[in-house]
Amino acid sequence: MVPELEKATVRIRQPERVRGIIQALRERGVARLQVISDFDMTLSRFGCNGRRCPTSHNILDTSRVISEDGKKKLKDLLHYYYPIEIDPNRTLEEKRPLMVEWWTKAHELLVQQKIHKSDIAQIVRESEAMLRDGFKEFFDQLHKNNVPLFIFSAGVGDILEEIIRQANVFYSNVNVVSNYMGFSDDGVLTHFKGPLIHTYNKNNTVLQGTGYFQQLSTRTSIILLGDSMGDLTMADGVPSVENILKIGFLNDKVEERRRKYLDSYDIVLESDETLDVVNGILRYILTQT
Ligand SMILES: Nc1ccn([C@@H]2O[C@H](COP(=O)(O)O)[C@@H](O)[C@H]2O)c(=O)n1
Ligand SMILES: [Mg+2]
Repeated sequence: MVPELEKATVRIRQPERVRGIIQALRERGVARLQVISDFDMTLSRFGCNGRRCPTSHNILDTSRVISEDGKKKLKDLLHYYYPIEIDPNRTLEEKRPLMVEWWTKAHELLVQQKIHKSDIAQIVRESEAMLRDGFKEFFDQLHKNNVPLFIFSAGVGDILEEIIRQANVFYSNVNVVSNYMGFSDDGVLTHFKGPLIHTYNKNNTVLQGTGYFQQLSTRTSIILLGDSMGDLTMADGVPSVENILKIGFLNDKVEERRRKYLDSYDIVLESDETLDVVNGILRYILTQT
């Protein structure tokens, strides 16, 4: 059905169930399909030449527009809060207030740096930002078939949009909801626009008033892509889901987190820096029967 599912990186707890969902997505047809995806470490790579690839926040945090003192403080925050974010032994209830703390402190530090809107394109060009291998086929397939792609990110919207733009795949079917920067009239960062989106509130509560999913009410077949347990709720605002396939990238602390990911995602991709499996499934679904 999908040869890419035989890759060594693929783990599936209930193969028969997964086959059934993929078949149903194909039978319902392209007109019913929408894709909902996280950005950092899902559409972007986790590993870059043996090191961690930057997230949209990291791109800004480590850029030349941030003072040495600012860089150190932002790095300290990352080292303190990231282990909490991915800790499989803490509940989401425990993590939520700590994530609000992290995002709030990081955004405050960034605002102190007087970043210019006009610097963003160059900051991204100079960064090590990398989309996953196969990204072009992924974006192209969705665009050619008029399948809406909703990118729901707790990263920095201005940065991730620029990454997609510079990769020449920011097509008309792509919509982004994320944390966007607010600038003064002379283009200096003054605040982040609300509501604050962090790893564990990616659900309908932060989409109020966007009307995004309501206008797509006929798109009842969903492919959801994420890398965190927080990404599992991204489709909660879709009015009537008929079939949903959840694909999770397990990038870090693989052994410790495998059980939870296998219990929550239909397909788990372990240390896989490509979109091969997603592209294979899309190719199969989008093939006219
Ligand atoms: N100051 C911060 C806050 C968060 N992160 C990372 O960003 C990722 C969230 O973005 P998604 O597109 O994945 O929703 C998440 O992986 C956090 O670890 C950061 O790097 N710096
Ligand atoms: Mg992510």
